[in-house]
Amino acid sequence: MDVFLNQCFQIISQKDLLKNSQLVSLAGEDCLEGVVEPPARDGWDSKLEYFLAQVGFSVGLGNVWRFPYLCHQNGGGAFLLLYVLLMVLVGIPLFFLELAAGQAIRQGSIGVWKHISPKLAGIGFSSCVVCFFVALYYNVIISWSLFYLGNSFQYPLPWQECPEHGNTTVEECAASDPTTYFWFRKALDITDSINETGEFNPVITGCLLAAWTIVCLGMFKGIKSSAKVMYFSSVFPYVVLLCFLIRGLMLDGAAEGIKYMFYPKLEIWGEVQVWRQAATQVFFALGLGFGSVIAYSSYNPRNNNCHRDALTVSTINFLTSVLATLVVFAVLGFRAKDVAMRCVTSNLKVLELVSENFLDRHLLPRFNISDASSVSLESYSDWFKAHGARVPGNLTDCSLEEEMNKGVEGTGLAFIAFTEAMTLFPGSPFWSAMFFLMLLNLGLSTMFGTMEGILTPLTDNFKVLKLFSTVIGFLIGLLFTQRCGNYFVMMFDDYSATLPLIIVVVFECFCVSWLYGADRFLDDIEKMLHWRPPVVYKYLWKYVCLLAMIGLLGASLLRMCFKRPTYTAWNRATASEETLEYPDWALAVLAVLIISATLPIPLGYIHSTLRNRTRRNSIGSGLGSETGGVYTKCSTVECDTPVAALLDEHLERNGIPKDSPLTEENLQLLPQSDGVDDIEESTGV
Ligand SMILES: O=C(O)[C@@H]1CCCCN1
Ligand code: NA
Repeated sequence: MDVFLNQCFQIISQKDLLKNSQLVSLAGEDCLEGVVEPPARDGWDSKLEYFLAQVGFSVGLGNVWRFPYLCHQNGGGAFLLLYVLLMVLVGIPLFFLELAAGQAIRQGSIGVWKHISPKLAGIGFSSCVVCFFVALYYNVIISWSLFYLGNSFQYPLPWQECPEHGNTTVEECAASDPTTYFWFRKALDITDSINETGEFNPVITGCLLAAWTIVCLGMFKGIKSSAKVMYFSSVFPYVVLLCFLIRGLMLDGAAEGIKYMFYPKLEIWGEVQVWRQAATQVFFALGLGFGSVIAYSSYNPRNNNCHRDALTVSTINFLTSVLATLVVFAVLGFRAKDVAMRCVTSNLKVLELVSENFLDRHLLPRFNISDASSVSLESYSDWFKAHGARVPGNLTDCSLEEEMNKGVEGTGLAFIAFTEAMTLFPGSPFWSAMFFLMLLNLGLSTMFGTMEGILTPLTDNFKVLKLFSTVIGFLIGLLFTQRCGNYFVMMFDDYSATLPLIIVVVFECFCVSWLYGADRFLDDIEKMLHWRPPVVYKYLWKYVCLLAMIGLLGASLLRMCFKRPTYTAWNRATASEETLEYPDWALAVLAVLIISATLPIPLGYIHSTLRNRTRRNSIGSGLGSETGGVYTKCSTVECDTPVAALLDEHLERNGIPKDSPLTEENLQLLPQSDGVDDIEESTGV
């Protein structure tokens, strides 16, 4: 360290003779950034505010509609265990890493990585791109929630019965069911495939405009205003979830639903795809790699206990997922039981007819088939298993599980299955309004986080207008409000936030634990918190997380190469869903998505290397040594007095107040040096 300080000192004093700004940037950002205290910025008004914001960001729509579905598809209780394991081994350590990095360096994602080494700035840009992609489609889901919320204030609810056309029921609705019909035809007016764009859907476009307006207003004054909104929007979802849980547990079928869900299928532990999905969900749920966690924690006081935050936020996140899963399965169990009981009733009617001239009396059930309401689902299925197939009349088994398996994925879960279940509640408009208001709040608090993940690093580095970014977000968002928009939402959800996210996190973890050094990072945290986090984090970062993520990356890449990506489309003619392959152009879009989110990493590296090389050539051998390595740099805490004092003096002499942030603009104020300008011009830097 001393050697390095000396180097910095030397360079600066040497160049001080040369006077001015370029000297400062030429002496290597490496020295400079360690020396000058990070710019002063406003912080959270209270710890509670920060905490709610962090929880609000991480707990999102994913907890309600992704987690329950994954859990249900991948082995129920066994998936929960796997999830907890991955969260403890990979999720929490990386979450802690991001929290600590943001808090120590006090900048957004770009600044944080640039601070560690200018060559790594690309990681921050990648985070921003991922955040941007997620913000784009997330807000579309919010606009759907707004649409449903707006339609909830009527009785009966518009998705309760099929609309009549003249005297006949609309065919598409009769062939499916009212909620499915409402979703695909009334809300989305969806096209048959991603190839037919269809025209704009005006209502949804209006809702999207409303959603972006709300987001823009909510974050108008940065974290100050969104934090106030957060008091409501982070807490309200819990109130609703608890109400739904209590209501749900009282429903007939809830117990079956929950039992079905938690029944552990341990064999799934051997499937790579299940591990992949669990790990991806851990990343997505905690918001790792988005840069938002870093952005939020960068507004913290330096002595904030970010280790405890990491533990509490991720635990709350997990418990919320479990809570949401309980609610979803209680309600779906109720819906499935309702369907199954109706099936039993109609089957018993058939059986009654058949039994009149049916000889084989002993095949008939013991229970009273003429009174369906007295027959339980279990006794019916027991009887069906034993004799059902030998009785004429094509009876069905009325399986509850089969019903549970239908339509519980993604948008289908929230907007079809759950919506349908709620129509069966007494006072259905109230419950559905509550539900969509909850989705809205879950989504909004997360949106604030993602926007902060984009804006904090950019405003630290460049000045961009908030309004501008919302307008861009809305304009690109129009892609999703065409009639085929739902297919794009699915595409973004499946691909933009998975692979790039993993790549970003792999680099983050590698850079901190190997390039910067896990020990050194722990030293920094110790200086900041005044106690040293357990050394186990070092091994988790260096080996466990990194290997786990490289494995995950491999699994995801292999899957992408060997399985042609598909999506679920709605076929109007058959009034049913079908799985289609993406056309070639859509695959190209998909590739562009993934590449544009990951490309900043190598580009940033190349850019910085080229710049260093130019500099080295122009300054001569003296500077080469410390800009040449991946980096050698003072950490914020370590680099203090001598060089800092010198710089301050230098700044003051040039009329810049000591504590003013060292932005590009400020540097421009300094007198220009001729020689350097020429070099920079001639090399195009
Ligand atoms: O699970 C979710 O819905 C969010 C998405 C954005 C990052 C944090 N988690
Ligand atoms: Na949220």
